[in-house]
Amino acid sequence: MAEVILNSVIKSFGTKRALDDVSMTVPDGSFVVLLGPTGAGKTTTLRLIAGLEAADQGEIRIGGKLVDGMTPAERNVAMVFQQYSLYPHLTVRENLAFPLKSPLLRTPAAEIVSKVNAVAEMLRISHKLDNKATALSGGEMQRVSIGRALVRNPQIYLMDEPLSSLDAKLRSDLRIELKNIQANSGATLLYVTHDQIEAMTMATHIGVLHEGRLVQFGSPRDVYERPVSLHAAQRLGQPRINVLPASLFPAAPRSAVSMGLRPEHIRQGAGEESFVNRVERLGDQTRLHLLFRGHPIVTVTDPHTALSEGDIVRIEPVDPLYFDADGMRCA
Ligand SMILES: Nc1ncnc2c1ncn2[C@@H]1O[C@H](COP(=O)(O)OP(=O)(O)OP(=O)(O)O)[C@@H](O)[C@H]1O
Repeated sequence: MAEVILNSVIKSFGTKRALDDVSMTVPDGSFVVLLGPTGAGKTTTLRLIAGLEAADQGEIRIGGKLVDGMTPAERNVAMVFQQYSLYPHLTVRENLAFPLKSPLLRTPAAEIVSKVNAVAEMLRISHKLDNKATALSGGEMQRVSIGRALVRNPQIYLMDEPLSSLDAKLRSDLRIELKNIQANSGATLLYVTHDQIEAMTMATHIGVLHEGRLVQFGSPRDVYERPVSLHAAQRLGQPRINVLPASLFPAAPRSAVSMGLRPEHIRQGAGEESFVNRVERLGDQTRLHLLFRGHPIVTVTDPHTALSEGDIVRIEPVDPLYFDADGMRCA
């Protein structure tokens, strides 16, 4: 497995700068999740590392080696796309075995059989091994795509929203499987998602991209608790962080223009009066949708709360985050 280093990487498409001076070290054996809104440059980052695009400027190193000019095969990376990419005329077994049959690898036949079986079992597609790829559901095809990356032993795995087409149950199972695979094999994994539960549960590090720039790189906890900007703060947390004028509650620092209050940073029962707009019972938690001086606020409360729509509840902020006029955190 290997470390990946991007050093001042720039990539434009026509006049559009997709990556703007990105430097990042993906440590050996880490699980790095890239977060960012659509168009932030996440997929471009993966494609540059894979060798499917060339950088305009800057360096990319995999395992210490400069990879400029190397083909995707020479880089020995396995990429899983959001959209499954299988050979339709081959069976599931043949699709899974395909990467191992590369003349470069010279994998013994018995090893191919055992690897294919092990991966099929893990992804729960053993019963479909003899089906043609076209005779599978979307979720099954995506599992085969993931399987094709897992049978190999690449230097790094690059995955672009690999679970987004799966149903919720399978997604949560595979989240755990992928995390286990990474933890047990010591694989280096770079993973793009819009799903913050995936980001929080799987990542050892999160990279936040915004308009082609890497604005923060740190542990999930770091990014959640100490976001560098309002933008980074909004990438994590469900319900989302409440963004309010800084002056709404007392004690804001001078430079602060807005305050960010995560749902758990609102203490109930003390402070200012707020109106309960809606009580949303989700089973394991109950969300309160409040209206405070004309501003909507979402917080979480006791699942069995007696509060109901139209009630008044007192709230006060605990450890709010403050941001300046440029959206950078100032306290
Ligand atoms: N082949 C291309 N030709 C032209 N523009 C491109 C190409 N690939 C990417 N771009 C542009 O580069 C920018 C970054 O795109 P990229 O796909 O990396 O974003 P992303 O963060 O992965 O977004 P999404 O979450 O929608 O996948 C976007 O403005 C996109 O339109």
